[in-house]
Amino acid sequence: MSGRSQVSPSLQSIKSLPGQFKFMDTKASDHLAMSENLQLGSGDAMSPRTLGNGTLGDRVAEGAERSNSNVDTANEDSPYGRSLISGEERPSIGDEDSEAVASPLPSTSTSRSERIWGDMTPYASKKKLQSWFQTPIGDWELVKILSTSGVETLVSLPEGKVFKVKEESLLPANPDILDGVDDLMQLSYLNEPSVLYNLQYRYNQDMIYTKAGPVLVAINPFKKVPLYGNNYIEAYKNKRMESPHVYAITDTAIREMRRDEVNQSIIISGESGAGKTETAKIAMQYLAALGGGSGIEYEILKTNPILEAFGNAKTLRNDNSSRFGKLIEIQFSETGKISGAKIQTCKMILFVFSFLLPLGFL
Ligand SMILES: Nc1ncnc2c1ncn2[C@@H]1O[C@H](COP(=O)(O)OP(=O)(O)OP(=O)(O)O)[C@@H](O)[C@H]1O
Repeated sequence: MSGRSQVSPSLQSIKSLPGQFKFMDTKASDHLAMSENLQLGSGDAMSPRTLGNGTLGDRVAEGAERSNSNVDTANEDSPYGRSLISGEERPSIGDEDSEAVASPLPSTSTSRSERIWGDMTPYASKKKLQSWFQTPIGDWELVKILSTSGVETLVSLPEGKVFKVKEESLLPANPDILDGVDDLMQLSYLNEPSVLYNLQYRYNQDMIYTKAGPVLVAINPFKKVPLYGNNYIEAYKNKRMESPHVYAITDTAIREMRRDEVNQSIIISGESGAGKTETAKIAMQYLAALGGGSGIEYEILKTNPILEAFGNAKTLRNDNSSRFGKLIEIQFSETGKISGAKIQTCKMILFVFSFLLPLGFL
């Protein structure tokens, strides 16, 4: 894997998008759209780091701040519920003299989660490891620890800016060797910026799927990615490929159904525009390739445009938004082939696949 410098480590904190937020046209804003969807860093993901955010970051931060009070109260104990420090509360780092050491930053409110994570920071400071620092506008920056004295730590940005921060406002970063690991469980430090960085690092190489233990995290690429089709289906079927993929999840479900003779379910969830419908179709394609033969699989696939014609609508977030959830039950015969399906729609925005065994299997 290449060095960390290739990827901008300026990351946007996780917050839900403002309700009125609209995805732009997918052609011109592929990268932006991706950032919007997972609230990763603003601007071109490969561009040099910037502390002054682009318009997207401002819009996201603005929207996030509007709903900040609720989120922060609700997530007081969640490591992801840390309140952003407003520009007024802290001097902007960009305004500081790069030569002189800036005056100490005011202390951030120390929530329980910060104290928990803070336990790891003294070790990172002592060893002068690279760490993540959250800027006043909520972006995460990778900083190098120069020295530490008690609660205050002197850190530098790659472009040379040096400033003092409270030790508790730093989070440990993972060593470069862990850049782009395909399972988040492999990260030594599983904090917010480390997860976002890893997902962004992989996204930049069109690796939109990452595992988080048994869960598959998918980032909507909003563009064609070369990850689908017969060659990939064959590769996953024959276990020649093992990188995280919807095909791999579907393959495991179908194999375990046959091996253990137990019904299986795949739950696909995410916010509007996250890519649930597309992911469900990709899973169905794999199922059709693996359990096909009777011809019913094509009938099942053909239900998608019909259901979408009746149940989809253009919304602020998604031009083709499903206004219903789906429960797709696919029945298999004793020979392991698809023998039928039942599709139920409901108001819940969630997709559930159930692979049902024939009665003879139970
Ligand atoms: N794997 C993918 N590859 C390329 N583009 C994708 C992929 N997944 C999603 N998209 C793009 O994102 C758009 C929105 O995806 P999708 O309709 O699946 O979202 P959703 O989560 O089902 O949204 P809603 O809940 O509003 O129905 C798609 O129209 C497509 O342009």
